[in-house]
Amino acid sequence: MADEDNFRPVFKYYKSREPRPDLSRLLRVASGEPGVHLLEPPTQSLNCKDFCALGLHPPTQWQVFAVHNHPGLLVIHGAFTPQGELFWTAKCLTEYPDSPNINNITNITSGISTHDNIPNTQKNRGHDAGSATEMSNLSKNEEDNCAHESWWKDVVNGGGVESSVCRELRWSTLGYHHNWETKVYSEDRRSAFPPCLSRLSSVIASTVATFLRTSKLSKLQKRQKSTLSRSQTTSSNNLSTFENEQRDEPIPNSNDTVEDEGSNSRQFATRSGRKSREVVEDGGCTDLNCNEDAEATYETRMSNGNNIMRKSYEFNCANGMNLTKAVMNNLDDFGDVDSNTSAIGIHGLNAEDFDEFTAEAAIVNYYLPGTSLCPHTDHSESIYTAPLLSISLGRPCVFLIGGRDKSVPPSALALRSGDVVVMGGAARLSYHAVPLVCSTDQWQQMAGPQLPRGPIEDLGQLSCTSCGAGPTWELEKNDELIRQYFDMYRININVRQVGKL
Ligand SMILES: O=C(O)CCC(=O)C(=O)O
Ligand SMILES: [Fe+2]
Repeated sequence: MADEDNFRPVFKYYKSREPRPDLSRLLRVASGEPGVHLLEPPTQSLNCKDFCALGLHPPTQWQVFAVHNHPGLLVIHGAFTPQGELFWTAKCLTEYPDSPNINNITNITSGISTHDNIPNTQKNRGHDAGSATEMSNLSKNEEDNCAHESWWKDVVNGGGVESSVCRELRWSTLGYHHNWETKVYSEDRRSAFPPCLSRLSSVIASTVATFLRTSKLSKLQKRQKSTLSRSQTTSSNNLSTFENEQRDEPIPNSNDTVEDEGSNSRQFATRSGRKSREVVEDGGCTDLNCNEDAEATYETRMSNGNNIMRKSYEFNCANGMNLTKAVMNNLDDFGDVDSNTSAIGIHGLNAEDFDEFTAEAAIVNYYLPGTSLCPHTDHSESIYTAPLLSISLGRPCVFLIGGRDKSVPPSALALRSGDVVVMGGAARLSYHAVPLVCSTDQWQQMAGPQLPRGPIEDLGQLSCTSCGAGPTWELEKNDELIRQYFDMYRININVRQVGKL
């Protein structure tokens, strides 16, 4: 049933303190794990310097995973160097909470005219605030209306990472400032987006584009190979090579074809040896999990006697999102298929949308262990073809992602520091949530052999050994405090392209 909430019970399960959730069965985003598919890395060499200066490994070391049953969802692992993770943590602590950005404590927004219209309800957005004491601290601070010149300085001078000032910070908005109440962006609530984070976002997005192109290329090569071997054994006929490749598949009967034109009847695209896909004339893909060969999702092949007709559909892929342009312009970007023929999740991801990605708004989320972020979708932006980029730093967490409505039971992923979640294509508008930020013992429980690395012990070499570039950030006295924050809390940098308002 579409109105049944199958998301919240899972959210509650992972959020529960008593009994504690079993974390051993989380979906681990690691090579060889079930439920994820590692994309082929690009072969072309990219300029190492661009990456190292941002605290990133060169893309040959990135692992980009598609997640089964979530077309359009990618998780990048291994993009950040350990020092890069600390570099961006430092940015989130020492720069991003402060003016002209808006945070939940001060709401002081020099340069933004409408800073007084942020009601109390926005203080914690979907974050579970924890104790009532914490809530009243927030209100008190708002009444004080005192401009923090630097939130981090207050932390350094005011008792460190366990202090109440440190624990109060829950979010900060950069660029376009999301209005939690109205859920709209507006030009008069906008400040400059940090150039360094903008650059990081563009580099991540355009690197994903190269992975998508590599995936597409390898799919084409596989297709060409199989076409070649088939055409060597098939007698010639007047179908095109592509049709030739598909000739041996069952074709719906001719009556369906005729009735289909201009009607609302349902058509079935059936591919031999694969599950059938129901395609609806008005563009609705009815399979919420969308876990099969994507070609069958947007085309039906119909016979009207001697000829085969191909009909393309614009469809709302998994979970109802309208992907029309991305889908129709990029048919070949669709699913590489693993050995079980379940489509991996690059459906509807368009390399150009990643190349053109422009960071215009970001929410930096600061999580204490045991806090959570409620199920939601991010839909305030004007364009949905641009992906959401979501960078995890510090403590690991459980990340839930479902479908376009809450009837879809979510998958539960273990996210680690440095992981980047990319929500594009059909996953762009999927419900998601963070029910649990892990404590150290929970981390042990979910880590297992495939998820190494807890706290960063060894920063190693600050600059890259081949190009010499490294973060401009240098270890300073209070860096120990940054590292403590990193070990104790979780930060999420959630970057969006807003588009034309
Ligand atoms: O913390 C996360 O991983 C997700 C944050 C998020 O979904 C949001 O800020 O909208
Ligand atoms: Fe979100």
